Amino acid sequence: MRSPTTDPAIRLTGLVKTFGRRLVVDRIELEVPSGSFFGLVGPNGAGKTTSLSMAVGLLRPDAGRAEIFGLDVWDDASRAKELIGVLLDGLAMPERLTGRELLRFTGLLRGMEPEEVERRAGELLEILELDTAERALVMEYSTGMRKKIGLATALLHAPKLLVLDEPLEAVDPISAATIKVILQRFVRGGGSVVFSSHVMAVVEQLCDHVAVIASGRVVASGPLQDVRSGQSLEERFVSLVGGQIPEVGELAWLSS
Ligand SMILES: Nc1ncnc2c1ncn2[C@@H]1O[C@H](COP(=O)(O)OP(=O)(O)OP(=O)(O)O)[C@@H](O)[C@H]1O
Repeated sequence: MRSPTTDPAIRLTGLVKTFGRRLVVDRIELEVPSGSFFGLVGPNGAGKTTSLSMAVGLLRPDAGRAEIFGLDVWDDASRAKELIGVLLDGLAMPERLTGRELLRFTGLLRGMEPEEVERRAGELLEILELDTAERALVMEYSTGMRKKIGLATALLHAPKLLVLDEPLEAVDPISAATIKVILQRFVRGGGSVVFSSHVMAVVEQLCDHVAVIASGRVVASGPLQDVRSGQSLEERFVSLVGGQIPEVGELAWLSS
């Protein structure tokens, strides 16, 4: 029996994904240590969501292997999935359920006791300030509310690993502060968190490890201080990834 504390939370080995002729993930190697708060950063379209989708067994890679605490996400799918809570961009939700019904549905699918589902659902809805909206249908939720109910479904079964795509995007500052506290508490309690973000300050504030992905490859990965190597994460990101800042004179037509 494997222990969730000895193997890395995630190990990706030689992962490849193409869409049509487009190589989107190019032999990614990544190790997320158990117990870490891990930030994944990279430009738009770098392959973060695609990599995370393969890491949690939602998207089959063309080549390579994804393991969660040493369990292959395809060969040992049900045991691996018990350990993970997932919030990924673009995942469909049952739109015609209310927030509370969605949590009930998720908990029962996970095989949880109905009373425990109700107890945890009530607590999550309250702490994420969704209690007044719990009777509204998910299709009526705002973008930020969808993030929060998605996070609640990811947390409900008390996983060992949370994999979250931009969990703070579109969330109001008070809810963002609550989510940060929940995630920090989760890591202090022995859990592992991997999240993608475009906000370098948030990654620097929360994470102890970070990986930079560009054009489907990991260009830097490790403890935050090592990756930053004396610079701010933003400076390091720009130097690793490149990019073009408009020069004086370009887009001159925008100024009257
Ligand atoms: N199902 C799909 N079919 C075709 N192309 C796809 C599909 N999913 C993603 N892509 C393409 O793969 C590339 C990587 O997308 P991905 O969503 O993984 O990037 P990302 O790093 O998460 O970007 P962002 O930061 O903008 O969310 C993009 O060019 C995207 O258009």
